[in-house]
Amino acid sequence: MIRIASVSKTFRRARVLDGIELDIGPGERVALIGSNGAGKTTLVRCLLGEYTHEGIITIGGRSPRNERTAVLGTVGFVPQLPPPLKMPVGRLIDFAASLCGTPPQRIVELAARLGLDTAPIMDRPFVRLSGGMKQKLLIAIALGRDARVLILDEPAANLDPAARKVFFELLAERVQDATMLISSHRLNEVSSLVNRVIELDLGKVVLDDRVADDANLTSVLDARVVVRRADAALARALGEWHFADVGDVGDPGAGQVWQGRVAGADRLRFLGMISRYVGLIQDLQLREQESA
Ligand SMILES: Nc1ncnc2c1ncn2[C@@H]1O[C@H](COP(=O)(O)OP(=O)(O)OP(=O)(O)O)[C@@H](O)[C@H]1O
Repeated sequence: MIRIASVSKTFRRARVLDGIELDIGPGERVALIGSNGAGKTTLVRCLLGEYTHEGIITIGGRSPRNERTAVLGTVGFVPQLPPPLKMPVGRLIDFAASLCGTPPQRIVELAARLGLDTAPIMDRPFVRLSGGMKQKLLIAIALGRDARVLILDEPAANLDPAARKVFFELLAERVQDATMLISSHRLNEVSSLVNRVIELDLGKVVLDDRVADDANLTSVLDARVVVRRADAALARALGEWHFADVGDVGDPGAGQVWQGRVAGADRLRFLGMISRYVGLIQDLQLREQESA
């Protein structure tokens, strides 16, 4: 569905994406994670045909750069920063609806579910809405159509807790029919929704982990973590997961072993926590417990 082959992007002399290789198939729901400046938004913008780049990107077999209108017709998109559109809300809804061949009422209803009543703001320029109102409207536009691909860049960043909850319910309703790429700093929040986690660091893919949808969610995993050297913050974090320090690997100084259990449903959240200490981890094993 989404193919990214040898993609690099350089701004002036800074290499922001560095040889990215990814194939995202139909039905995959990807959390794109990484620290500030890792390259997530740049990758998303390349996917939407906004930037030139080295390498090849296709969505549904077509290049977003060369066939932008055709590709964007199949993609629902929420940007990290809302565009500074002066268009009144009512016209924006009508315009977006006509572009995607969807009834404007569908967008209005989705906005209402997210807690945005559009009736009193139909004449207000989009740019004058609050950050949260803009994001709700952009989400309603992205989800108010039958897009087979959803690309969402920090979509819940400006939402209040109630809207955040509804937003994830709306996405859950689409899991059967859409391939999703969700860039997020909060792996916890998206972990129940996604079945693959891709982490970028300095423009490279440093983690690409697939999780089976149903079976793994009810399983329990035996986990063994070998830590290079003692670290108070990591020890605290592992303690919060009820891991126990079971001693040295063997030779003194060769590493310290921690053991614990992780519920299948929490696997991504656990990996998200561990990835913050990647420099300290010598070995990591997660093994599904044999069923009785
Ligand atoms: N238009 C641009 N011109 C020059 N440098 C840019 C441009 N856009 C992004 N960068 C640089 O590219 C790097 C990656 O930025 P990007 O916005 O893709 O990161 P990100 O992973 O989305 O970060 P965040 O989590 O903070 O949103 C950063 O160092 C940033 O300064």
